[in-house]
Amino acid sequence: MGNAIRRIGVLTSGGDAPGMNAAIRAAARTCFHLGIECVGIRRGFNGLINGDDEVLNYSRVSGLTRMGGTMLYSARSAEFRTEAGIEKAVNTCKLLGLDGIVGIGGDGTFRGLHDLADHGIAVIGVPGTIDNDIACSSYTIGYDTACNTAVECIDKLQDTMQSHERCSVVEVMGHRAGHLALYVGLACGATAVLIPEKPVNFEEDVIEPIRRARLSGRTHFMIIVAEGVGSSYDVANKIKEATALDTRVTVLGHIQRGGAPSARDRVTATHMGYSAVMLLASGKTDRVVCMQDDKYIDYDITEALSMKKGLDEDKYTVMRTMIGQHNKV
Ligand SMILES: Nc1ncnc2c1ncn2[C@@H]1O[C@H](COP(=O)(O)OP(=O)(O)O)[C@@H](O)[C@H]1O
Ligand SMILES: O=P(O)(O)OC[C@H]1O[C@](O)(COP(=O)(O)O)[C@@H](O)[C@@H]1O
Ligand SMILES: [Mg+2]
Repeated sequence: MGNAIRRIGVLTSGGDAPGMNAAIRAAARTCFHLGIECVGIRRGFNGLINGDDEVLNYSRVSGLTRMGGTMLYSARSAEFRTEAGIEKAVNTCKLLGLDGIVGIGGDGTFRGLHDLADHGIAVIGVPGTIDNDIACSSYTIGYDTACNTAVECIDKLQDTMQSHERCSVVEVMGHRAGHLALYVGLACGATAVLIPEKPVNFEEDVIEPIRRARLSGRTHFMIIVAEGVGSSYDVANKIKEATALDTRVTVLGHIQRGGAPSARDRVTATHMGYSAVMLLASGKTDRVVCMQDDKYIDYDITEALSMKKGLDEDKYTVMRTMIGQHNKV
């Protein structure tokens, strides 16, 4: 093991996620363990295009486990998606003598890594996104921390909504997926949760739950809207029209991406960073590290990207039961 691999590049790409730093540290420390040099590539794929790199030594990655954000910076690189951009990136890999790249990010990052693999660069992806929308992996780095952050914010909102007897409409991130919204909705005992995976019947799914809560004595309400559903302001206006409740919209936004990672994210990121380097060292390429049934495995990137992640239907059923809704099939 490890004969062919002398130097590995590590980058973070797409939306940042708490725990990315722990994954960088773990990849670097695993490299040191194997006698491999570790190079940080800054600013995602732009760093490969522009030769934006720094050698990661033992002390440079020290203390990173508990840090939010990514010390390598992240970016969404349009240039990398052009043939000229990828050629520049491949040339940088050759210039720096990189025998492999560990890319920490989401589905877009994995597509980019696969393009590099097509150009002969060994690559391994590590799922890091607060959206938890990577089909091959039951868990992505950052999700737990983002859920906890959202719940903490919503608990605070509940206090003021209670005092003023208002209806709060809170928009959470998740891109096109509702995993984050559903989990957060369950955790904070929402009155209703709207997610893109399920069609919304406004009267049945929002207004009736509010009425039932009101009839049981409640005078403030919490509606969670996944960003993929559409405008939370439209949702709030429709609630106001139908109920005359005083509504307030809060878009949680990028606060969900910040903060010190939870223990779960630190440990998952550490294990995934370790696995990624071990895979490269054993000669594997074009694969993504995944978690399934609490085990770390790996998938071919193309196969991984062709998989579709369904909603956790059990959680959806529990949520509907909690708000007194008949369960949809
Ligand atoms: N289809 C694609 N082919 C090649 N590279 C891609 C593709 N999609 C995204 N990328 C690269 O990966 C970067 C990150 O992807 P993005 O979708 O923004 O975030 P994430 O990886 O978190 O899903 C993009 O900025 C781009 O450089
Ligand atoms: O940071 P930006 O460019 O505003 O993007 C926001 C998007 O990034 C996310 O926060 C994370 O998505 P990715 O991890 O796939 O990049 C989404 O939830 C959100 O839709
Ligand atoms: Mg994505």
